[in-house]
Amino acid sequence: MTHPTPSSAPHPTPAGPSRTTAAPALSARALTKTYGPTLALGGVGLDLFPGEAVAVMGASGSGKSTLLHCLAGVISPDSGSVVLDDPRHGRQDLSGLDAEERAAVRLRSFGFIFQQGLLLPDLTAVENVALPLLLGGTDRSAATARAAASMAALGLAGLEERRIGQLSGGQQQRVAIARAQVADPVVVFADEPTGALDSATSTEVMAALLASTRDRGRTLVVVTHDPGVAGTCDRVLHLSDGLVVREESLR
Ligand SMILES: Nc1ncnc2c1ncn2[C@@H]1O[C@H](COP(=O)(O)OP(=O)(O)OP(=O)(O)O)[C@@H](O)[C@H]1O
Repeated sequence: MTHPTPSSAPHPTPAGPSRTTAAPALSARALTKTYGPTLALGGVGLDLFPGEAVAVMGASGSGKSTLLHCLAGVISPDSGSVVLDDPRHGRQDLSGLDAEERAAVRLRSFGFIFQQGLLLPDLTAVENVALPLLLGGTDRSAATARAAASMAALGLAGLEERRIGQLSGGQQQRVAIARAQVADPVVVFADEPTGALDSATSTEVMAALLASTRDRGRTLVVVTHDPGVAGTCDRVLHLSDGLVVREESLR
């Protein structure tokens, strides 16, 4: 007896949005956060999937940074949950962790990029990139080798020994990207990563950021005011007064 072979069986794609084939990398439910009388988050729920880039947009004060910080375990929400599914460490609700435990999760599972790269000026580029590995216990020569490979993947080969002040703004942001993904994080959070760059450099840096995260099956969350940056992502979440009021699917 023969068994028919289904001709349209689903095949998970190695990169690109995996909303239909994979479990979320990060799930938030009913997140609230107040600062005194100010409601910064009013009950946000969302799922972030492996291999997708999600932009978060909204007016100043709408809660974008607060959301990013709750998702990344920088702060604890007042209520609600943030569940991380890290293939190497399993599922974990970050909202129940204390500050030290959240710091450990951030180091092993997340990468961060800010508007100004927050690179250490007294270290060389390769030393900056190697930092998350050194803090995680990798020995110096292995960390330096991985950091150099990360830099090369971002077009920074030959600049390893430069101090941060000897690099252009775009090169500095690519060093920040290399540092954010050198430890292979599950989710990379970027807060206005191109905010300090001209538009041509911004396009270049955003392409490098997508290539080193989404295109490698990781999740990227980008807070941005720039519609051009948001337009390169797979989804855009629009925040207003601490709520996701609209979601756009771009791909
Ligand atoms: N540490 C804090 N103490 C008091 N209020 C805060 C604090 N952090 C944020 N807020 C308030 O919470 C609200 C949301 O702030 P948040 O920084 O998340 O907004 P945002 O959308 O990121 O703004 P922006 O685009 O200006 O960075 C704002 O009203 C802000 O003033």
